[in-house]
Amino acid sequence: MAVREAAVIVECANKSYGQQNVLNDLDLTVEKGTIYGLLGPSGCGKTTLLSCIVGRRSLDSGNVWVLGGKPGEKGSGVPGPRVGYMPQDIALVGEFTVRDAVYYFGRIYGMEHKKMTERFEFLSSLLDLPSGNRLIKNCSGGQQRRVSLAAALVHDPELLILDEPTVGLDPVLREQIWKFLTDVAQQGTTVIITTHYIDETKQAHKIGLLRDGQLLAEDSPDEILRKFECNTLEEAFLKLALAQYEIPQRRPPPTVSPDVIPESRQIESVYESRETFNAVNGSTDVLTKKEKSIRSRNLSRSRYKAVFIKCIQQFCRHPGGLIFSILFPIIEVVAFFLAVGHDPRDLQIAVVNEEAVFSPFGLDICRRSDLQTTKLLKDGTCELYMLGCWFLEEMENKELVQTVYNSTEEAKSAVATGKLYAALHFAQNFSEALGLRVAEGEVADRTLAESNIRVWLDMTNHQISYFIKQQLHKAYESFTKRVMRACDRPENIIQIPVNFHDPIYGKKEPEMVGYMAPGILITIIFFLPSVVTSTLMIGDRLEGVWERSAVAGVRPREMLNVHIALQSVVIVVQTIEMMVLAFAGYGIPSRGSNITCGILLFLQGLSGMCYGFLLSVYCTSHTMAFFVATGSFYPMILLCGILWPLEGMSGGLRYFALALPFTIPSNSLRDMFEKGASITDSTVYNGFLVTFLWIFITLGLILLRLKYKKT
Ligand SMILES: Nc1ncnc2c1ncn2[C@@H]1O[C@H](COP(=O)(O)OP(=O)(O)OP(=O)(O)O)[C@@H](O)[C@H]1O
Repeated sequence: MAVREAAVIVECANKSYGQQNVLNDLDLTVEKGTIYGLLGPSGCGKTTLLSCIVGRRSLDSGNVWVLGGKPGEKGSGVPGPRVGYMPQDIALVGEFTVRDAVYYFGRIYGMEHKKMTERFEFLSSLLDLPSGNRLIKNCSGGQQRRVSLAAALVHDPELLILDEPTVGLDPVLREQIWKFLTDVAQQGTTVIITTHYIDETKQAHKIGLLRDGQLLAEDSPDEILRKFECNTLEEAFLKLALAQYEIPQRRPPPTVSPDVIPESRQIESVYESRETFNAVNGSTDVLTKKEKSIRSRNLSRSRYKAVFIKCIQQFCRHPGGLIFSILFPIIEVVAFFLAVGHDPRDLQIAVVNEEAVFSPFGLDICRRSDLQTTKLLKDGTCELYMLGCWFLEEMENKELVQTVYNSTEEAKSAVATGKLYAALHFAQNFSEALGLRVAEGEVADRTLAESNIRVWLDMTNHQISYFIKQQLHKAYESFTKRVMRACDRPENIIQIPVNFHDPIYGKKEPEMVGYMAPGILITIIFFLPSVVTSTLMIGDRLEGVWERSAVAGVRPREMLNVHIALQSVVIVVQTIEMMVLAFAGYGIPSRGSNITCGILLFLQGLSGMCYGFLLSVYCTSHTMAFFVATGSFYPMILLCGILWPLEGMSGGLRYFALALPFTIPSNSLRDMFEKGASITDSTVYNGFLVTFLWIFITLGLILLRLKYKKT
């Protein structure tokens, strides 16, 4: 018997998922230039076997040889252009048009545009494809399946692996596809096809009946029918299934020759050997080392081009993604500057002014223009009257608005019921007692008590109550200065003896917004790319696009590089948008170099993108990525120091907070904004170092994962 070449040999293959044994000492041989129909019930391991053949999964034990090499080995061409793979899922980008989907794979295989167009026209008419401009997501299930098949056929590969290509197609089209497969097999292409329509495999040269991870039979359809004395393959399959455990298991020793079918499994071939189609499709065996290297470089360039065009198409045809990437930074920065960090305004305070109530004009006395609150006497003393009115004036200048109450009980009850934030009380003798207290120093307890302004606060609202306290202190300061001036005394005499000079950095009256802005800008630029990246990548993976591209030969590194390049452009746009808004729109100071600030923001965006990539390779679903993202972003924001200073955290936690991606960089950016610090200052270069460290660590973890886990 003649020794014939084999396209695929699987030997003693074992594969389990946890406790589940999916392939069980499986042997399979596919001759070059034949159609092999792989049959079996759902879940019997067909897809698993195919993914081991195309090099996307590895066996636990056993051997696979494909087109003379081991899948995944350097130079084997598998995964790569020698194989055309149609997975069970559609595995095409929804934003592709029908033409884009086919061209994407054509580009990956390095096909010229003219050749791709010819093939597309041919496959369009063969498979009755929808219009080339229709988006995949708008095609019906059957149409998507046909486009998916066209994408596997575009480069006329040596080996076609088709996982249920005819599901959901009408009988005429199924017949047409089988006729096409028979034709290409005649020209030398090897086809492995799985199907649930057992009957259609009559047209295959050989069929393998797979059940419980074992091949129950592997022969030509006619031979199977003859051996089992059945009229239909379905009948034969049933007989075999029933007899499965009664047939003694065949176990030949492992072969070491990948190109030759073991003698025991040779069958007569009815076809001539395969003709090569062109340089892309042919084997690389005849090429010199230099030619191989040039070819490999050209192919890599085509793959970059294909992935680049795919990402652009995906991005441009995804309005949500565009809005998220370009408009969200603007919306978030504007929302922050409009809403956060500004002083509260028009805070209502309950005021009980007994001094005014018992005056001849009642509460109206404070509004009288002829009210004389101070009177400088000849002996140099100063008479004080209705000073509460002055205090209230100063208080209103500080955004605290008085609401008049008649008694302290009523005022306190208004605070207790949440109507107002604070209650304030002036005693009937307030001015007189204050005068005595200032003039004599030592006064009776009663006088001392009457000279006090009594305040009751609702301290549950931390920001508001501290703001009111601060404003009352300021009102007191300006009130006493005014009184002292009116009494011809030095205005600072009754101030607290602490003098605040002009600050070394920052404004005398800084707003919280200036402190928070650097941290907020960094969190936004970190957060957006990480969400976009993880969503796109997980989407690609779940839809099978990543997997399918990998079988076509695209390396994870190539996907990563293209994504980094494209996201970098988006991050540059986001950085510019945010800086223009912060500096020009909202007057955030920029005392340091704008370029250094921009570079730090850009690098933070890159770090966020790498973080998103990390989520996408370690999380198996959008939901899991969402949980991890939310679970990690909150601590990062809470601990980065923009909400509460690190000095308020315990020692261990503080060190942990410092190691987070935007704690130190936020300080660096603030120092550049407010103090004009430069890259030579440790506060700034530390921010850059932390950012680089995060980028390298996340990239390392990504590459590690991609290296050791293919799917
Ligand atoms: N990644 C995985 N992790 C765990 N179990 C898996 C995994 N992939 C497949 N399996 C299990 O392995 C078995 C074989 O799956 P496989 O997809 O290979 O079957 P199949 O023959 O292709 O089925 P179908 O005809 O329904 O597509 C199934 O029971 C499936 O649940």
